[in-house]
Amino acid sequence: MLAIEIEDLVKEYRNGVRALDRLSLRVNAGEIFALLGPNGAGKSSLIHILTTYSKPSSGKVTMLGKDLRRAPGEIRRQIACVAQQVSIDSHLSLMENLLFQSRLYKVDAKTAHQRIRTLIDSFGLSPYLRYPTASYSGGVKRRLDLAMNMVSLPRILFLDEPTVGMDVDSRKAMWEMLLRIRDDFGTTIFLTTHYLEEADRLSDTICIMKRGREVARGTPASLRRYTRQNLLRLGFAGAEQARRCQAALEQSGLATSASLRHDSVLVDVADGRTAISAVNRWLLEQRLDFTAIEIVEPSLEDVFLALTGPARQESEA
Ligand SMILES: Nc1ncnc2c1ncn2[C@@H]1O[C@H](COP(=O)(O)OP(=O)(O)OP(=O)(O)O)[C@@H](O)[C@H]1O
Repeated sequence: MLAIEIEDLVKEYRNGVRALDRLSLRVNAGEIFALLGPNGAGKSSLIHILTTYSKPSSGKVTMLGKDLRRAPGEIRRQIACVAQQVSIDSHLSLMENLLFQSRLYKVDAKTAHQRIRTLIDSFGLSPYLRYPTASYSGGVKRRLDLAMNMVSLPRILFLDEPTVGMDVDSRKAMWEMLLRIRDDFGTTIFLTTHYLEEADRLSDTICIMKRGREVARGTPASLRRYTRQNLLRLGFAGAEQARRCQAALEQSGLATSASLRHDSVLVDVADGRTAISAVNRWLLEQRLDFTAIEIVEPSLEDVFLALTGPARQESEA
């Protein structure tokens, strides 16, 4: 089942900037969907439309089976949006903040108390119950803010840069919370991020955007396969064997270049998949005693740069 379906979406601002350029996307129910893109790609413009904060210039958005233009109110009641700015009232306690939120969303008192208990337990917030919210660290405030957004049990949760500026521990705690929200509550999570590691660790689907358009979409693993794999690593028992291999490889014409890394040689080839068997054969012929031969998998960062970086922009121009 689809949680969000976007067809030919255009957002053109009054100044003539086309932030979304006939974008089409599908987000499955119950998945974590991460939107990646360089500054100005159109991520915030898209989130603003999906959270009913702004209207598209044209195109169609269906959320939870409803047309966004026709039923914005109904959709709004079933979604929540965690902004970068936390919405905690520091004059109220942790419990009061959660109860206040439940009244705002008209959750009946009995259900609210049960739900709040579950959220406090799930998100490890009970140690903080006894302390004033004003004393909380930035990370704990963000966790409480996220719990507050879950009080209404939204079917889709939007997060704009959920861990920006957080330290490593708080970021990991936030990731665990998001995974738990997906797994325990079945909520669809739609987030934007600049952190590739975050998208890699968390998402079921990643969409890379540039200039208002999708440039690639898929699972983190499938995106890694997107760039051609053209680097081989040859492992040796010691640095001396590796050095001998590097020198011989450079003479062989098999590789564009070969560089030494301790007891390994990194070999630049035209296409890793076809070169691996040729290099393997050559190593055996040369009687070079290697311990490993593998295609080096590109990181998500390599893929992101390959798809959105300056070299790509020049070639597009
Ligand atoms: N209210 C606005 N009026 C005019 N232009 C806008 C407005 N909001 C955004 N833009 C422009 O639309 C384009 C997309 O901006 P948007 O903020 O959606 O991108 P983004 O991917 O969220 O970028 P960032 O990562 O920097 O937040 C940019 O060129 C931006 O300058």
